[in-house]
Amino acid sequence: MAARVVGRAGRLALVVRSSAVRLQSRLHGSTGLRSGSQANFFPPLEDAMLPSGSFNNRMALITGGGTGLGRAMTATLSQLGAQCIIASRKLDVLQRTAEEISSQTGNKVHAVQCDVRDPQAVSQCVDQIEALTGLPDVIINNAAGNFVCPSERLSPNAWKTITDIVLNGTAFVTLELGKRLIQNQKGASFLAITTIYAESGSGFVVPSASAKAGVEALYKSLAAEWGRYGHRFNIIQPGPIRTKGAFSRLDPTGAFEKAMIDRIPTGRLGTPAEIANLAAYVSSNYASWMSGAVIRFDGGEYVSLAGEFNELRSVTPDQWKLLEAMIRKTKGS
Ligand SMILES: CCCCC/C=C\C=C\C(=O)SCCNC(=O)CCNC(=O)[C@H](O)C(C)(C)COP(=O)(O)OP(=O)(O)OC[C@H]1O[C@@H](n2cnc3c(N)ncnc32)[C@H](O)[C@@H]1OP(=O)(O)O
Ligand SMILES: NC(=O)C1=CN([C@@H]2O[C@H](COP(=O)(O)OP(=O)(O)OC[C@H]3O[C@@H](n4cnc5c(N)ncnc54)[C@H](OP(=O)(O)O)[C@@H]3O)[C@@H](O)[C@H]2O)C=CC1
Repeated sequence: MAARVVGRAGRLALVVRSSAVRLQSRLHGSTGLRSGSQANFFPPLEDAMLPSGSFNNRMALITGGGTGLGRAMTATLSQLGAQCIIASRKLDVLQRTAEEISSQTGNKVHAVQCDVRDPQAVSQCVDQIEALTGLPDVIINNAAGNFVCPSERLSPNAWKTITDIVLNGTAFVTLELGKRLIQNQKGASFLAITTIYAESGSGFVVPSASAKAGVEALYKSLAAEWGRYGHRFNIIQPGPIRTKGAFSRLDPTGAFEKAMIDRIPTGRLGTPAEIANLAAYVSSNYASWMSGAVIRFDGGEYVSLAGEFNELRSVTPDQWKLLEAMIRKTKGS
């Protein structure tokens, strides 16, 4: 953008471009950086943020809680006193996570197998949950599937697989639990984990973008409709946070990571513990007035991608003097 703005003055454009490259390498040391130097201003605080015992006597269901961000949310809720149930397809992974977390926190974590694409499996999973802990007070719809793929290469089954996990899976879990909670006159907090491109759309992850947008519509709609039953519905849109599940399918070579960090104003990726603290707050009684909220949690990536002139960040003060002089010299249109 800097070079385009001064495109009319070819010589100046060259100066701007080469100074920008020098500035980048001064800031980052090399082109192979893992985080921007400004990341020092934004260190991740990873201890549980809420007072200990905030989730005592509360039951929390976390779908996809065996790995990645779901695992981190489970660990934080369990540390804060919740009895957790984690549900997904791979029972061995769930059981390992459940044992590890409960041995650290002293609070029981239950593992329940469930493919959220199958409404019957979801209903049986909720039967199991009712038998184990009773209906949950906190529901976190976190399970997802995704991969990067040009849309012209997608088969109908590829489309169906992602939209079934993300949109239908979230709807099946939410509706099954919602109906039973309503019948039992029990309130609950529902949280859905979407993504920043649910809002903007994104090429190369079109089934995921479409399904996550649907999840946001579902949660905003139910926030309006089911408040009368004591239910809150909120959404967190994470930016990039390194997990094996996401990065192996969205950045398999690792080549994309530097570009992501470069455009994130806080100069680093998020961490699982940071989003776990936010999810715990949103799901807690400290947030009992929060419903229908869409919380973007991305280090500033979304606005950085959106702003027409944001690449002018690389223009130096000396270059600004030249640019300003050119602009001031202009008379009329
Ligand atoms: C670095 C970026 C950071 C920012 C991230 C932002 C947003 C992130 C959002 C996320 O959701 S990350 C979470 C990612 N985690 C997962 O995806 C975990 C679960 N995933 C899976 O289990 C699998 O990857 C899958 C494919 C989603 C589901 O597995 P399964 O049910 O076993 O499906 P199949 O293997 O049978 O495949 C179904 C269908 O899809 C086609 N397909 C699979 N992979 C690809 C691919 N890479 N490209 C194109 N098509 C693919 C497959 O061929 C099948 O279609 P057919 O027509 O052949 O039957
Ligand atoms: N990490 C990131 O940068 C970002 C992640 N997100 C979102 O965060 C959430 C967690 O992702 P992340 O932790 O990174 O990735 P993971 O791959 O670790 O988590 C996805 C989880 O979903 C479960 N899952 C997948 N398919 C099904 C299914 N059919 N039924 C039940 N469970 C299923 C998986 O378990 P199993 O295989 O056992 O079924 C897995 O535990 C997702 O909603 C994702 O879209 C959003 C933006 C950025």
